[in-house]
Amino acid sequence: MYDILKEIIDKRQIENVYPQKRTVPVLKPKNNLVIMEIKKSSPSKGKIKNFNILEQTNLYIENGVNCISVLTEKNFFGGSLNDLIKIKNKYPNILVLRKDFLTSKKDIEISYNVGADIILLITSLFIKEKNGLKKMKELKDYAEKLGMTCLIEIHSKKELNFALKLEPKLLGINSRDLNTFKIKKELPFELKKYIKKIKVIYESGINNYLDSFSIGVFGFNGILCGTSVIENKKRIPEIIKGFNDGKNNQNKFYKYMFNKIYLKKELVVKVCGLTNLKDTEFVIKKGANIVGFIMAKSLRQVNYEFLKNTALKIKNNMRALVITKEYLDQAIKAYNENLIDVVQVHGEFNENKLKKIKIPYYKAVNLKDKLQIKKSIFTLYDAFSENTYGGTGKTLSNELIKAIKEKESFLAIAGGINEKNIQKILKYTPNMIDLSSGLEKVPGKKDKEKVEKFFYEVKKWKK
Ligand SMILES: O=C(O)c1ccccc1N[C@@H]1O[C@H](COP(=O)(O)O)[C@@H](O)[C@H]1O
Repeated sequence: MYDILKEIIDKRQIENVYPQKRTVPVLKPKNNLVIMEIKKSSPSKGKIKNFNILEQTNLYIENGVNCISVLTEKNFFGGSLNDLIKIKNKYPNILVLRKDFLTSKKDIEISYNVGADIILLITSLFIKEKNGLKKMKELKDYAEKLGMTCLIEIHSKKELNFALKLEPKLLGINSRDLNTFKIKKELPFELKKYIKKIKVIYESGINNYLDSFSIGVFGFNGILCGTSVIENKKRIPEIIKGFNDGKNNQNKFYKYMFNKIYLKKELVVKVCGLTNLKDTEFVIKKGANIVGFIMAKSLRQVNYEFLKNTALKIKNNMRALVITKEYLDQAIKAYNENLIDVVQVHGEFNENKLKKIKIPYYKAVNLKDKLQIKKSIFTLYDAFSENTYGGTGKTLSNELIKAIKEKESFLAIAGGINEKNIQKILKYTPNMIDLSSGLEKVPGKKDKEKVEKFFYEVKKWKK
C-alpha cells in the first residue's frame, strides 16, 4: 500500500529561515482548547485559493479561537516556518501549535526558536520503528524541558496504548486516517472511553454545530479544525458555539442520545404514559429505551410519590418526565433526587429556569404547520390536537414528517404510533419514536399483546 507518511518524511528538509533564539515566552494550554488551522494546501484538497494566513488567523481570534495550528510542512501542505513566525510575531499572546511531521531533536529546537507553544508528535511515525517509543519519549521530554507542550496524536487503540506509555499531558485523537484521508467520526468517541485524567482533543472532520456539540457533550477538552473552517468561514462561530454548548450539556441524557442516534445510528424508542411499575418493567424488557411518566393534566397523570416508588428502580434506561409549566418545580425536585433523567416540556415554560439549573430537557411541539419547525439539537414533534398536548392517538401527516426530516437535526416523532402503523413510520428512518395510547388497553394501562407485537415489528425492521 502507498505510504504517504513515508513519502512526506523522505522528502522533508529542514528550512534555513528560523531564528537561532526565541523572543517570546512559551504559553501554556488553556483548559479548553479551540484550535483552528492555517494550511495553504493539502494532499486531499490541493492548493487553497485566496488564502491569507494573517487574515484567517485574525478571523479565528475574533471568533474565540485560543490556539492557532500552523502547518509548516512544505512539500505536501505548502507550509513554512515563516508562516508560524509571522503569526507568533503578530499575536504573541495566542497559543501556537506547530503541526508538522517532527522526528528529530533539531525539529524540537527549531519549533522552540520559531515561537511554538505546542508541538505535534504523530504516534504513527514512531510506532513501527525500532526503538520508536524511546525516540518519541526523548523528543517529548526535550520539548517539555524547553517549556513546550506536546500534543500526542493517535488514530487507533494500538497507538493509544503506545502513546500512554509516554505519560502524555495532551492527547489528540485524529478522526482522519493519515494514509487514506478518510474520516471516521466515531473513532475519537470510541477511544476516549479508555482515557482517564488526560486532556483529549478531537481532531479533524468537524463540519458543523452538531459535530462540535456532540464533542462537547462527551467531555473532550478541545477541538482541532482544519479543512472545514478554511473551506467555509461561516463555520468558525457555528463550530465554536456548538462545542461550548455541548460542554454545558454534559449530562446523562445527551450522552445516551448522542451515543445511540449519532454514533451507533440506532433507533430510540420511548414508551410514555406509564403509571405502574409492572408495565414499566415489561416495556423495558421488550425493548423500550426511554420510559415516560406524565406529570400534567392527563388520564395518565402520576405524582411525585409514584416517581419515588417507581423511577428509582429503573437503573439502565432513560426516564423522562412529561410536564407542563405548572409542574416545573416538581420536575426540578425529581431531577435533583435522581428520579428522572430528562424533562419533556409541553406548551409555554420558563426555559431560562431549566437552563440556569442545568436540567436536561427537550421541547415537545404539537405540530400544526411546517413553519413551526425550527432546527434544534433535539425536539420531539407530536400531532396537533385542539384541547390537549398529547395522548390522543392522532398522527402526524406524511407531509409534516417529511418536513421535519428535511429541516431538523434529528427526526423525533410521536402521535398515534402503534403496532399496526409502525412499519409505515419506520420507512422515514426516524431517530426516535414516542408512543403511548397506541399500546394501551385503557388509558394508563398498557396492553401486553400490543406491546409484544409492536416490538416484534421494530425488531423485524432492524433486521
Ligand atoms: O398522553 C398524555 O395524556 C399527555 C398529556 C399531556 C402531555 C403529553 C401527553 N402525552 C404525550 O404524547 C405522546 C404521544 O401520545 P400518543 O402515542 O399519541 O398517545 C406521548 O408519548 C406523550 O409524550
